[in-house]
Amino acid sequence: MSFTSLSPVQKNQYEQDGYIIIPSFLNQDEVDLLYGLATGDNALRNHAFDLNDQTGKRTKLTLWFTPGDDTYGLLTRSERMVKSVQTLLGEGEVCHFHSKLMQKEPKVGGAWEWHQDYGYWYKNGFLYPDAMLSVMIALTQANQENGCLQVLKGSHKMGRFEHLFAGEQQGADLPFVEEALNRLEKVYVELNPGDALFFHSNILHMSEANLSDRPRWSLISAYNLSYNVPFREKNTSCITPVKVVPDASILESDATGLSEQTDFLKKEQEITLNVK
Ligand SMILES: O=C(O)CCC(=O)C(=O)O
Ligand SMILES: [Fe+2]
Repeated sequence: MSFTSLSPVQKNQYEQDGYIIIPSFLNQDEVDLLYGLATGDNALRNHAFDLNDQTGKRTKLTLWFTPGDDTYGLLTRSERMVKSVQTLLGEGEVCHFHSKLMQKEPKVGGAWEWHQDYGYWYKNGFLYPDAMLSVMIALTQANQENGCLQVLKGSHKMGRFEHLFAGEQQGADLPFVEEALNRLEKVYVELNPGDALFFHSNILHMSEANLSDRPRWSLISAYNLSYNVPFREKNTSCITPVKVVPDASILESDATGLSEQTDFLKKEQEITLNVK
């Protein structure tokens, strides 16, 4: 049975644990279409950049803000996606902050230190962490061998930790992370292609390098409610309500790549690399 909507039990689970996994959020045809574009689309390839972890291993990613009429844009604007985000964030207008195609290559794909996404977004000048979440969709199998995401269950209730540079990333203040690790359960988020993980902006998460010989690719889309107006972020996608499209439009788009006019992020524009 394909996914339709989140239940009140699932919403409650998100509030308790800070995350929820939805198996088969996308069907196989949708995954095939998206993964084909991820590896074949010129715009996605041309606008990719590398971020180094502390050991110099690199993760390739492509980040864009405004969702268009391409296949990825339609996915991030789909009724299934926006309704799920609405259920979890509650009242307000759902806006798409940005999406990132995470390309964690075999042997070279770098690690991500323990962090909260709001550790970054605070620096963009957002004031309401409860109005923000991320959705990770697996495009390939993600498991312990190829560096799947790890989350610290319930850590969103601890509030925002201080974040400091770790390589070109932001890492949460280590003594606090260690204390949190002693108190909470660490969960390896193993996903099949098409599974989705919805997670709160303050949940602590990390991933290890991909030392396997299989890629670990995923899409991470961040959403925000329009009242949460940031005072540093200049791109307005995060305060522009999403124009919702029917779920069927993803397959109907028949592998449409991103437009070269898309507002892709250039690495030198990344606020967390510039703001102290
Ligand atoms: O893809 C991963 O392993 C983690 C990425 C992440 O947490 C992020 O980009 O904020
Ligand atoms: Fe993150």
